[in-house]
Amino acid sequence: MAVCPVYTTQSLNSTCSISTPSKTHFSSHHNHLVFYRTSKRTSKRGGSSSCVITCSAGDSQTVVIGLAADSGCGKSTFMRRLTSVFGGAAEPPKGGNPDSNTLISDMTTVICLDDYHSLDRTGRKEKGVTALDPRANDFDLMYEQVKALKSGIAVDKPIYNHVTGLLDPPELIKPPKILVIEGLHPMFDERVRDLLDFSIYLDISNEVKFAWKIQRDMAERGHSLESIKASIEARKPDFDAFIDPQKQYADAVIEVLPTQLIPDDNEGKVLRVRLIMKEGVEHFSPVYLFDEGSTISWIPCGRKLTCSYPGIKFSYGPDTYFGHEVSVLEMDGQFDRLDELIYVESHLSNLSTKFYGEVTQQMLKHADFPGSNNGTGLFQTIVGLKIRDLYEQITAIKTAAPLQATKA
Ligand SMILES: Nc1ncnc2c1ncn2[C@@H]1O[C@H](COP(=O)(O)OP(=O)(O)OP(=O)(O)O)[C@@H](O)[C@H]1O
Ligand SMILES: O=C(CO)[C@H](O)[C@H](O)COP(=O)(O)O
Repeated sequence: MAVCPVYTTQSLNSTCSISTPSKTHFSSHHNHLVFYRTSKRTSKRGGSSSCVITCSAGDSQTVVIGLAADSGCGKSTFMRRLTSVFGGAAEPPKGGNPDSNTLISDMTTVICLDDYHSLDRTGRKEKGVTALDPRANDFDLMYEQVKALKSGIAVDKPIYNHVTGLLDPPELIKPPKILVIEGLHPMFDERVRDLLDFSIYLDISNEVKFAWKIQRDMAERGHSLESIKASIEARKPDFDAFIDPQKQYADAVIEVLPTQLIPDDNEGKVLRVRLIMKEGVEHFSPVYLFDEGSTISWIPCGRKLTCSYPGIKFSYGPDTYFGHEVSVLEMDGQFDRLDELIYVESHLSNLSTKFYGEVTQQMLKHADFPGSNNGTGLFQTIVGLKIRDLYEQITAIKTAAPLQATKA
């Protein structure tokens, strides 16, 4: 067994123990732990001893949320809706690396898992692997750092610089109330998966992904149609092998498909969106339409909801998904007038809103975000409210536990 470097842990507001060898080791550094990789690139910084550490920081209450999706599938948009539910805007760490991928608000810290790429752009090219390939990512470090943050311990997280394609010096991440880990692989590694209090997968069908990519990469980034097609094709085998299978583990999946309201639609503008919610998840009770557990089909268009062609259709009912019992809420079509969304909201139950009309208010507040007129925006907002509710339930339990212990 490697000899573990014994650094003082007195300055830490936590209890740490060191055990068997692994790929990382640590030192206490002011009031946070520094995890060093033992790869050639960084071993000079801290020797090559390797240890597993177990720490607890007493009363920490970091709730960890995982959001998985392929690149360009709406993760950033979802994150903006989620942080807005908690109030306050999310911003990159002040005074830090301008190319940081991290977003911090009062309640939430969103870290991008691209920061755990172990191979930079040149390294991937040399080895002939994509960023989706697990061999291009450091899951040991991801696990150690998410675990530390969940235990209330700050970490020095690496930064993958999307501008240069290089790995930049690390940035300090302090444990937030809610930590969101978003990216390609939040549910890939079993150890990381087990740290998640709630997980979401954005499942964008190939047709829709293509339409969104064209819109962004052609219009905003000047890429050619051919290069966009080639990039999607090149990623597909690894996407199918390593990213897509994660949806079986998700507590909620937002599936985005072409509409069924327009026969043979190939424009990809009108969307059919399904919110697949796992039953039996702690602190999460699925939303329902009219009557929980029934199978419902509802066309709300008429006197109370303005709809132009091709209209709007909602469906709701129980189903199974990868062998799990789920409830599925579906919306096909798009809203003409967002202020009329209140009519739909009033027919949905278990929304975890704090007041009547909160979903509509959130949607109106971000009417300019992509997907605000369809099920993507609606369901992202609903999932955001459910995460707030989950966070409140978890923290209420943790706060109550020491009180009960004192009483006993
Ligand atoms: N709900 C939506 N409806 C329509 N278009 C959308 C929607 N969500 C995202 N898009 C389109 O996809 C693009 C990418 O969205 P976003 O930046 O949120 O994705 P991302 O997963 O964070 O991407 P990346 O990982 O590449 O940074 C947006 O510019 C927009 O054109
Ligand atoms: O899938 C991705 C992130 O979601 C990127 O392709 C990956 O991070 C590599 O980034 P870059 O293209 O900037 O080198």
